[in-house]
Amino acid sequence: MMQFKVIVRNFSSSSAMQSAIKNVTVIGGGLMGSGIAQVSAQAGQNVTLVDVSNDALAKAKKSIGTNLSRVAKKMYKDNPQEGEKFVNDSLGRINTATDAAEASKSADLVVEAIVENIGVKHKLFKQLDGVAPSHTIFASNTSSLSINEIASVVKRKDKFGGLHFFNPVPVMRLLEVVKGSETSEATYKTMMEWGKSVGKTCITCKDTPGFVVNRLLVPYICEAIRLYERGDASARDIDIAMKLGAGYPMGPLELADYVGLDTNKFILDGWHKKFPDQQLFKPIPLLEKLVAEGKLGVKTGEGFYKYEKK
Ligand SMILES: CCCCCCCCCCCCCC(=O)CC(=O)SCCNC(=O)CCNC(=O)[C@H](O)C(C)(C)COP(=O)(O)OP(=O)(O)OC[C@H]1O[C@@H](n2cnc3c(N)ncnc32)[C@H](O)[C@@H]1OP(=O)(O)O
Ligand SMILES: NC(=O)C1=CN([C@@H]2O[C@H](COP(=O)(O)OP(=O)(O)OC[C@H]3O[C@@H](n4cnc5c(N)ncnc54)[C@H](O)[C@@H]3O)[C@@H](O)[C@H]2O)C=CC1
Repeated sequence: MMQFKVIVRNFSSSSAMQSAIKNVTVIGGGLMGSGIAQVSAQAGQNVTLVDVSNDALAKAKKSIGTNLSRVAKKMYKDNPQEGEKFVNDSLGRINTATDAAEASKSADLVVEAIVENIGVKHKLFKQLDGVAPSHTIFASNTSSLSINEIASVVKRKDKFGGLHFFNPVPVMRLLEVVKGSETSEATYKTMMEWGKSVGKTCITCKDTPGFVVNRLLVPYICEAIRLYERGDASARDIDIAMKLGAGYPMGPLELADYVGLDTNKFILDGWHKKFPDQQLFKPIPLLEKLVAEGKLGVKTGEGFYKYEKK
């Protein structure tokens, strides 16, 4: 029988692979941005986390603190004092700000993790391009948009690429490093090195819709929702089927709730607009209904399932 082993990697700054990137600005302190800020700080980098309000930033810092403690519990299980130091040191490397332009002035790397909307991303990068130092690399954590399209509004197209993390960022080991058509080799190399420095296994992908993982995951989740919508099986049974029958850690509907149904909808709408003849990307009435009702999944306490607030 095949044996599985849980691998706990050491992220402390002394053991982390060195990277040319010392100062990272992460824009968007939601589900993904807070995780990206966390793994960067764990790796010893100086992080500025930006969001639109101090409330959002306070929420992000609280969740980073909780998740750092989960990591420390595993990494320092025999030395809780060191664990506490790791948490405090990592938190101490994260500053917060509400002015993205100001926060990008000292960045070697800007990672954008704001809402999945091309107009909003364009507005942000256009503004940052005018103020960030010329050496600063810009990266988007987009799930489904084209890196070339996002980069179209900046002059530094050679210093723009995709850094696509997975949720939950501190746990998921993969980073997709996406080369746009004008991303330079030097930028690509720095992004790969930086990815390794924050503890991820990096794969390279061209700027193709969904990159590798979401190209496969989106049709899978869409089909699961349609199966449920048709009444062919209950949500619970669909999820159990894929966990026990295919060995996935989460079922597709649990995963859709975990990712956020609003993000799912942004992705589906965007791909439907781009590929109107593709049946797989046709709007799903049940998804439209849940999002319209504000049932966005885990983050709002209800999606396909109900969640208790912790
Ligand atoms: C809906 C309409 C269709 C439209 C299109 C659909 C599109 C959808 C496509 C995706 C959209 C965008 C997403 C994207 O771009 C890419 C993604 O991120 S896809 C998501 C990838 N992630 C997964 O697949 C997650 C799969 N799940 C898991 O791996 C596990 O279930 C999980 C680790 C999340 C939780 O594990 P579980 O055993 O269930 O629970 P525990 O709570 O016990 O956790 C286990 C272990 O891990 C530690 N841990 C968990 N979370 C964190 C954290 N945030 N930080 C630190 N540590 C964490 C926890 O402490 C446990 O540690 P132990 O020591 O083992 O106790
Ligand atoms: N949710 C997921 O599982 C994954 C999402 N992504 C991508 O990551 C990005 C972020 O997604 P999530 O973290 O899930 O979203 P989220 O909704 O949890 O967080 C987005 C954050 O960005 C902030 N924001 C919005 N506009 C801003 C601006 N102009 N300046 C500063 N902050 C701003 C919001 O206030 C919010 O806190 C999206 O592009 C998404 O496609 C990528 C991988 C996985």
